Amino acid sequence: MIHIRNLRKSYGDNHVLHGIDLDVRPGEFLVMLGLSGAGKSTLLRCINGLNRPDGGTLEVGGMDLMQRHSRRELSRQVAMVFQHHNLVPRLSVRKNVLTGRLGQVGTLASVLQFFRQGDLALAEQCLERVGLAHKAGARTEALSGGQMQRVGIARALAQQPQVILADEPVASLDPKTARSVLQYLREATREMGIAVVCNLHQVEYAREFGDRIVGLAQGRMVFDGKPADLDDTALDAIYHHAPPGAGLAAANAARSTLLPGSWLPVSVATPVGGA
Ligand SMILES: Nc1ncnc2c1ncn2[C@@H]1O[C@H](COP(=O)(O)OP(=O)(O)OP(=O)(O)O)[C@@H](O)[C@H]1O
Repeated sequence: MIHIRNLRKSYGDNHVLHGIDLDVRPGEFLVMLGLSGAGKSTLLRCINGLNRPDGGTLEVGGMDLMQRHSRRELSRQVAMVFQHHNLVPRLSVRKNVLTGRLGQVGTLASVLQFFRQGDLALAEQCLERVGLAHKAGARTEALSGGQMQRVGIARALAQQPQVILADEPVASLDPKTARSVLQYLREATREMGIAVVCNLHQVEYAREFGDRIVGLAQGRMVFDGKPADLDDTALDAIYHHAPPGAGLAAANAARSTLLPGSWLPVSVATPVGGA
């Protein structure tokens, strides 16, 4: 589904990704962990075609992303779930989900926002999958944060993509709501055979929901394994290196993601590069 070899990306002199190798299978829920600045979002932006890698190979659903493609072509392969869901508040829930179909309908239909019966039925099904079919006609701004995030998931499902990329999708939700959102995302994608790459800052959610966990540190993959293998050594490898200048903020962010009473990396607890 996703095949990445020796992927490299720099912003000017800032070498962010240093040769990433990664394969993700259909239906696999992969959680990516790493300190702030490790390169997680940059990798997602390469996979969804927003960032152009400097080198390596990158293939999604048979499409070579080292070549240029239109947004429409890409939207058939890859959907995004954002931290702040990016919905249109004044539109109904149904219309927000239908925007996920805009890449699949013709240009004129897209401009006029004309949807076929099949698109409407698909939108209802996607809302059912996230437990929100009863809210289809509601104005989106009347929903809670967790419900809005579930609408964001339904919109991504409506794209019928091969891959869903989720960039910190539960960062602004309370723990109970966050778990419910991750549960919906995992179940729906597993049943539909969609590969998910989900960036998280919470180690406990990674353990609970990930089929597999990948750890990035300073643009390198330092861990790739099952949640049960994410031991102190692995966490040390992922969270040992605070990026230059990140200082205490990064150290505390890393510490706050750990389970109470579990591993605490000494080097992360120490200010790095000045706070
Ligand atoms: N558009 C950009 N232009 C220049 N530098 C960028 C850009 N986007 C990211 N960077 C830099 O790339 C590095 C990695 O950033 P990235 O956002 O990928 O990290 P991250 O692991 O996703 O962090 P976070 O967990 O805080 O979202 C950082 O040094 C960042 O400043």
